[in-house]
Amino acid sequence: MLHIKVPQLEEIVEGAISQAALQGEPQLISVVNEIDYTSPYAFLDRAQAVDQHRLFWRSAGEDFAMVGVGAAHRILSTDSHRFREIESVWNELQKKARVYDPSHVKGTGLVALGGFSFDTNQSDLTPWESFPDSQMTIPAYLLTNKGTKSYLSTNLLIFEEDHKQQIIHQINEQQHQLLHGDRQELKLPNRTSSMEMEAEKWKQSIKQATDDIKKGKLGKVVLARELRVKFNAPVELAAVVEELCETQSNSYVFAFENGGDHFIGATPERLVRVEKQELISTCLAGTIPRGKDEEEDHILGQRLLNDPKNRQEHDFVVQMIREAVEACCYNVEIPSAPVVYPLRNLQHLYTPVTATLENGYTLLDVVERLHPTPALGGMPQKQSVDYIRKNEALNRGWYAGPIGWFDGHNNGEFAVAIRSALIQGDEASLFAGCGVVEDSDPEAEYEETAVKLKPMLSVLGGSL
Ligand SMILES: C=C(O[C@H]1C=CC=C(C(=O)O)[C@@H]1O)C(=O)O
Ligand SMILES: [Mg+2]
Repeated sequence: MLHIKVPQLEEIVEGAISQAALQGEPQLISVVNEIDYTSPYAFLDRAQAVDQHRLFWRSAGEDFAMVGVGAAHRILSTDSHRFREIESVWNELQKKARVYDPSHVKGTGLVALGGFSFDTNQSDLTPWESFPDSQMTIPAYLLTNKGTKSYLSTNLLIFEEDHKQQIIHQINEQQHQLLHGDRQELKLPNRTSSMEMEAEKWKQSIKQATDDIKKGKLGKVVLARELRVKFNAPVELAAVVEELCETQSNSYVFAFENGGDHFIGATPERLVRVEKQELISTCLAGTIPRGKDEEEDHILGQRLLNDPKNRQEHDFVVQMIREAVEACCYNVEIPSAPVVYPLRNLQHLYTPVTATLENGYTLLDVVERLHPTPALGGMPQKQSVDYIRKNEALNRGWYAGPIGWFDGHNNGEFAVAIRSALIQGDEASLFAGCGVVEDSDPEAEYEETAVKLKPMLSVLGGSL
């Protein structure tokens, strides 16, 4: 049951229409209600009948999920200072918005969800035409689940010429569809074919990168490859998202629907989380598969911890994140050595970073400073991004870019969009990259990327 009091909503809408007339500009309103526990997958599925712009986020290591539907407002930027531009539009919107949020739970009310491309400088957009350079959406409807509690935020832009009754009617209809609409049984897709994009050429590019690193051109570079697959029918978003959440518990699960395309994934790599002024970032780089049992798992984990090549990959990340965080935080704490972080198909080297953000800095300031870390770009940052632009065969689009959310109470979190796929109807492109350092072996890096493709492949028709 939705505990919304219709007269209250009527009053809010009526007030906003008068304000819009008085101030000569539309008014953004946000109303939050606690509702009965609602499955995020059911909500995501039912949302298809309401709007073709759906957003999904499930945190790693925390019982927290959000599902956004439609757009009360979209903040876009193609500027080279895109993070700052988005922040300033967000601040303006917030100042003027009227928020009715008795819950004050993080991720409720006015919340922006979305992402940024890896590189603003990509000239060819294919196949990312539906995903702008930077896009943060304030959804029209937002389900926020924290533990066993659910909240529904309704956000809308009210114009002077709007009719109160029409708006109330539309909200009631759409909320009913989202919370109680009919559903069909969800089906995972059946894959009919898969094609590796230029595997041999990719291995040669890894060899070339190790030569360039030995010549001192750069210290590390992350190079990615693509796998294209086809299905016998269009992919059902909610089915894939539910399966990813169930199979990848240590990862952030995300989905962004734009213009009929879906960018979806399960990434273990947090970029940065801020709650109030407390910051957490993550250094995650260096990879080995899982063992077939606990004993082999442990042996492989120890091998990873003691492997100089993987430690070097990892240390570049720690060094860069340390410098970036120290420049805008105090109380910076970073353990001196990594530990093993297990996922379903592989294990990573992991070093957590905690700190307190100096006053005056925001989550997006930190995202701007960190992106891309050497786990996605390389070292030095600029040279490695140039190197990727010149030498990688694919367009990264949102792959390896920052994706996440922020709310009006200085809470928010960004992860990096790896272990991901761009789904376009009955086709998809899957992406996986690896950190190349001096001692990288092309065959081993190829195998590593094959394991990194597994989480997405297994929900998109099963392992190869
Ligand atoms: C770039 C990816 O992984 C990065 C994150 C963790 C470990 C990595 C590695 O060991 O190479 C990569 O730097 C990817 O999965 O596409
Ligand atoms: Mg690696």
